[in-house]
Amino acid sequence: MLHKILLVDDEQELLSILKRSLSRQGYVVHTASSGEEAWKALSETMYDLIVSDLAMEPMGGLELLKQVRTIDSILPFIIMTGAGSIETAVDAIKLGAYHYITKPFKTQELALLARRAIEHGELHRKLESFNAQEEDDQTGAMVIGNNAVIQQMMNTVDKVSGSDAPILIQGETGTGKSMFAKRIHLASSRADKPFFTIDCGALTENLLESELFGHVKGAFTGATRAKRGLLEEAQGGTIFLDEIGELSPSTQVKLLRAIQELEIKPVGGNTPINIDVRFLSATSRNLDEGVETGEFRKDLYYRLAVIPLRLPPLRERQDDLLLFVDHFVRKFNTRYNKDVTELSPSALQMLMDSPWKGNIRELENVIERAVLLSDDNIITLDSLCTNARTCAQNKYENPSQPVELKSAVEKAEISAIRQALAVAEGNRSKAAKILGIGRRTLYDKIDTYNL
Ligand SMILES: Nc1ncnc2c1ncn2[C@@H]1O[C@H](COP(=O)(O)OP(=O)(O)OP(=O)(O)O)[C@@H](O)[C@H]1O
Repeated sequence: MLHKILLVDDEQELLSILKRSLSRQGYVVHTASSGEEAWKALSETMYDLIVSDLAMEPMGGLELLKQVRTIDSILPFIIMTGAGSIETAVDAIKLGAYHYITKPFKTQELALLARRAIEHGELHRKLESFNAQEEDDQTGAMVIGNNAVIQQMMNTVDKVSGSDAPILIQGETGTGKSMFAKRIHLASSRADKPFFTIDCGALTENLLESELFGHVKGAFTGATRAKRGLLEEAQGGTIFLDEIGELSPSTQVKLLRAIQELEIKPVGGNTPINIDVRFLSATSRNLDEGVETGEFRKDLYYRLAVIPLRLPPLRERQDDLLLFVDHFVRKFNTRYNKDVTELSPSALQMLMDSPWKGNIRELENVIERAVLLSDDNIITLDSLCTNARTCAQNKYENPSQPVELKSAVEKAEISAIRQALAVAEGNRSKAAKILGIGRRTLYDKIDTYNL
């Protein structure tokens, strides 16, 4: 099968050169000279790869990537960037780009990257059906962790599992809000009924309302058939409203009515429909601020946040970091048929020191890449740093730099204890055995280091 590549750049000359070179490699290459043109092409053809320039007007590469991700979470995307825009390229990776390539580059470089990206995409697609199954298992295999805040949140969730109390989950992007929402649903009495997610930030106001409330035939141009809304489809189950902070004022009013009266009216219709759903919602924005500035209705906020939860960023749950690393290594070992069993000390240190601005999602991506790239079943600093993230490699590779002995020892002890606890799945007696110290000593150290 011939693979199809969509090349997007506003520099015609570069487009022709790249088209020629990639066509010679046996690809079917289409070109677009703007983000808009690319978006249109995507509605007509299924591509195996998009290679797009970053800086284009009015729709740039990042914008295009975001749009693409609303319709396809796998389609590999390579960003071409000028030397000055590395930061934005890093953002692109966080948004799900496969890689970036800095201009000027050799056409062979792009060809190599394109081949890898397409293989990567194909592998992901093959695993799609397996993933759909795994998605359910994933929540089962969710890392709960030992972190005190998380433990407390789990207690709260269990306490209200029998009620339909709406829960609002706040937290930075990638902290696991969607996963947590699914976990809440599975722990509730509605577990065997549908669970639907709707991303309030990804749809226009009209589309979102039609998705939520449904529409009658002829409600708007293109509404050739009546359609049931998700709130009706989810009867008996749970609806998860992701990025709730993005709701427009008018949709806020309609949603408030739906929650208060448990009744909806499809767009363009007059007949109310009774609904029986539990509302879970999440936001990565500071919703309190939105309420203060009047952007978000206070009454809706209180309706949604009967139980407010805040998922801590990964940097505030360092005690769970190794559990996540272990979990993702296993996950990607299975997915890619690898057998990674070790982390080099410098890789471990780097993982511990990283700020993880993209939280668990970023860590998952980093580990996925590292597992894929690992040789000899060990994750080295190298395999972590091939990622486009800023990786101050020297810091870890240069052990001769003077360090304060006491803090170095403490750091080493802390990471050894964390690793042992992770391996022992939180069982302290087992961890003490692994470390070769007494249980009492381990307890004392856990206390001293506040682990
Ligand atoms: N507790 C967890 N255990 C295992 N994996 C997790 C956990 N939390 C999150 N993940 C993984 O991290 C990734 C991001 O999680 P999720 O989509 O739930 O975050 P989010 O906070 O909803 O992100 P966003 O704000 O961008 O919507 C997912 O791929 C998920 O599999």
